[in-house]
Amino acid sequence: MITEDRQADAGPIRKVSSSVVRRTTLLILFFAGLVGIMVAMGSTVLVAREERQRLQQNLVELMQTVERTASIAAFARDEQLASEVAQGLLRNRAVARVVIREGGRTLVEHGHDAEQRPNRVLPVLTRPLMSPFSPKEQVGELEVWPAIAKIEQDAGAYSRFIAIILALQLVSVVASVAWVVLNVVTRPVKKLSDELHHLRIGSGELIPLPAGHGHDEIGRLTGDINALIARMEGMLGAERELRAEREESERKFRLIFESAETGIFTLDSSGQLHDWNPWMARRLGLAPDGRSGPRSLRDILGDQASRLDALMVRVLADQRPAGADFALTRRGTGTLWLQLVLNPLPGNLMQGIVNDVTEQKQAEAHAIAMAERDALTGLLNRRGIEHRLGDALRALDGQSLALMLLDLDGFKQVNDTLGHEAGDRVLATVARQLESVVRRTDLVARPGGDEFVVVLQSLETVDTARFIAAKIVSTLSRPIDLGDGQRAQIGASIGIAYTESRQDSGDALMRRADEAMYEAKRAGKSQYRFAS
Ligand SMILES: Nc1nc2c(ncn2[C@@H]2O[C@H](COP(=O)(O)OP(=O)(O)OP(=O)(O)O)[C@@H](O)[C@H]2O)c(=O)[nH]1
Repeated sequence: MITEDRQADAGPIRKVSSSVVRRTTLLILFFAGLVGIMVAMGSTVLVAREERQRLQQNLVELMQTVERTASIAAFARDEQLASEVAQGLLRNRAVARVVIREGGRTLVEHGHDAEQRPNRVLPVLTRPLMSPFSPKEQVGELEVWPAIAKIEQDAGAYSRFIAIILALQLVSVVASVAWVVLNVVTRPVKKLSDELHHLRIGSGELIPLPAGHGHDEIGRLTGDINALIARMEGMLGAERELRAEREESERKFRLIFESAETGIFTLDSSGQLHDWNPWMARRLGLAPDGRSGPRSLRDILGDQASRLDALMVRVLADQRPAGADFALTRRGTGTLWLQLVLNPLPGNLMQGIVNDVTEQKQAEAHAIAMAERDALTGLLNRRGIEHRLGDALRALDGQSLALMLLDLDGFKQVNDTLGHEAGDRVLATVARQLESVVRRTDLVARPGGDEFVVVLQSLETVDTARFIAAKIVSTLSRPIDLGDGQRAQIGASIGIAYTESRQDSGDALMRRADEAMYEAKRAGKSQYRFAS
């Protein structure tokens, strides 16, 4: 991938690199050429002017050498001598015309017509001719016309020569500078750039130090780049390790999430599930992929949704975990008890854990039920009957209730003659007989010893209580077959407390029934009495 990217980029980068070399060369040549042309032009003008001045100075010096002879010729009005002086001057190619005057008259005038008239740059040179005997007396004038074309030609040739020398010098300097810049700076930088471009990060490669640049800026740049690469590789390695660790820990958490025997989910403040694990999907009938089916935990909890709302509000307000138990009634599988714990997350979300606590709840219910049952007969015990009697009284609604307190007659004798075990069997038989006489909705209990309690609920008239009591007395007065030829003869004395008021307390009813039961005992046993 990295290699492909590099290849894709290689073209433009190579172009840029080569253009750096080319551009450097072209720029050096351009500026050097510009400076060269300016220097050449300037030097041409300067050299030409210098050359002109030099030739002019030569003429002045030449005139000085013939001045004395010309003075004598002017003083003596010697045309022959003046002519020789003029001819002598004209031998110099820089002289175009010579005029020697004596007083106001031209003594001699030699020369050729100048191609160019003297001008301000190259004017006609004149020199006064003084008397050989009286230096203060002027006797004539020497006039020399410069050969302008010749002087200009010489000056031009010389300045061109100088310009060519300068140009050659400049070309060699420019070539040297270009060579130095290319080989000392541009090429090593381009090489560095190419190496960097082709470097495979993560392979442990470093950029080789360009030869001869161990101690200069390019060497330092290479070292710094290598240090950067090493640091980057270190960071990449650390990042790779971190990613591997994160992937491993994610894998572990995913495994826990997938296989946990606990529901794990994420919930928002409106009760919508965002994600859930397979356990949740199985227990709550959610789609495993999370894309279809119900997604609202409120809908799943049905009429307990308001309790979920309260729990969510508490968790989000306190920003602390909190939990509650919820009972789901399911068709066919009974009640499913779920213990839900919500933890606050950022963004008004909550992370939830849910456990199936149905077995615990059933065990608790069983333990509570057992605490209210008599172990020998399976009937309600004292605690059980007190509890249920209270419920039955509170549920009274225009109907009546009869509480019968039974005490067996002659039971001690059974124990004494047939043994305690036989006595237990008699108690269990009495329990079944009592249950068979009353309705399923009525209550039968054994508060202790040979005492039993029967609560008849939803009675239409007191006659029903009277009828049942008579039936119990009659049933329990029949001998009980204990097997092995053994028979137990007992009876039952019953006290009945009858009420239509839900204001009556269970204790009061028990006391009244107890008194009535003792009355029955006193009256001869095996009979019932209504409490007054
Ligand atoms: N086998 C057995 N005997 C019990 C149990 N609880 C109490 N008893 C006995 O039941 C007897 C009850 O005494 P009583 O009510 O005086 O005996 P009773 O012969 O029925 O006397 P009356 O009520 O006057 O007819 C005692 O002997 C207790 O020891 C029990 O769980 N099992």
